[in-house]
Amino acid sequence: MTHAIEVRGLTKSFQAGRRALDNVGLAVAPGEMVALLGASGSGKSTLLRHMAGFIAADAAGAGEVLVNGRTIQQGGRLANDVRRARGEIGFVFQQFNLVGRLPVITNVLTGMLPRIPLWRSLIRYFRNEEIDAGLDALAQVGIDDYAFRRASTLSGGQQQRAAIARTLVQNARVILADEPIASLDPESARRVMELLAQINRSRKVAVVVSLHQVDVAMRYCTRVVALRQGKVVYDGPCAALTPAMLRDLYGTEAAELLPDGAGFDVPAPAVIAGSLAAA
Ligand SMILES: Nc1ncnc2c1ncn2[C@@H]1O[C@H](COP(=O)(O)OP(=O)(O)OP(=O)(O)O)[C@@H](O)[C@H]1O
Repeated sequence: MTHAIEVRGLTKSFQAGRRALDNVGLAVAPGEMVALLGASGSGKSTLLRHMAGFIAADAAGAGEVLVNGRTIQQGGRLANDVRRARGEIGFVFQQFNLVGRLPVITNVLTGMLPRIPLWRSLIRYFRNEEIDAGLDALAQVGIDDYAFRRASTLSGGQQQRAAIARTLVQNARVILADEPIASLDPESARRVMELLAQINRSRKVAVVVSLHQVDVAMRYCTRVVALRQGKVVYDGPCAALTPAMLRDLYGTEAAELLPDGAGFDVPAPAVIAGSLAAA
């Protein structure tokens, strides 16, 4: 089986003697939804940015990243065709990464840029059927009424849904989401997580989502990869994680991951049914 994502022996030191990632390895199957859990500074963003081919690992570590069987980086160098490979990877940022002065629809259609001729991408010229596909993606995330408004006028939750619509237009086979709910109120956070879960189930898109809170991971994901100081300290089913195990793995940092610093109830799984817009 070709994995959606394969990471082998990835090590990254931004400063000599301090490893942000330390020999990290993991494999994500197509259609899996994995939570990347860890306290602040544990290496979650750094790992996602390596998976997306935004940055290269240490050459000495000889690590590699493959997405859908295609090499993204190897031995500290990004692949020559990394731009093309990135076209298959949707990246959802904590701060949405939309161009605020442009209409929402234009932001969404940028997901198509890797697929359209260069001259059209330079002047952002989209054909009618492409605009229709963008409107359809916005309808799927429930914000098509806002298509022609400036992105900056939308709420944070709406902007994050527009960013997710951009990954739909992109036809991404893999979505990497870097703390996508960290800047949102609880209701917007719930909608964004349910959208990601629905896209994962209905389109069989592999999703890796970094989170601070274990209860959110348990609600939406089946598997957790937990990082501490750049190392994978747990990789297994969410259901097997207990507060005691987290305290064991993280020591005092566990308080950052547990809802009230004491324990957590296993929440009911999210209802994954109906259209995406119903999320
Ligand atoms: N560009 C950079 N230059 C120097 N150090 C960096 C850089 N990016 C990350 N680091 C360091 O790497 C380590 C891991 O950071 P990273 O942002 O990946 O953690 P994180 O788990 O995503 O944290 P948070 O939950 O706070 O976002 C930290 O010690 C951080 O200071």
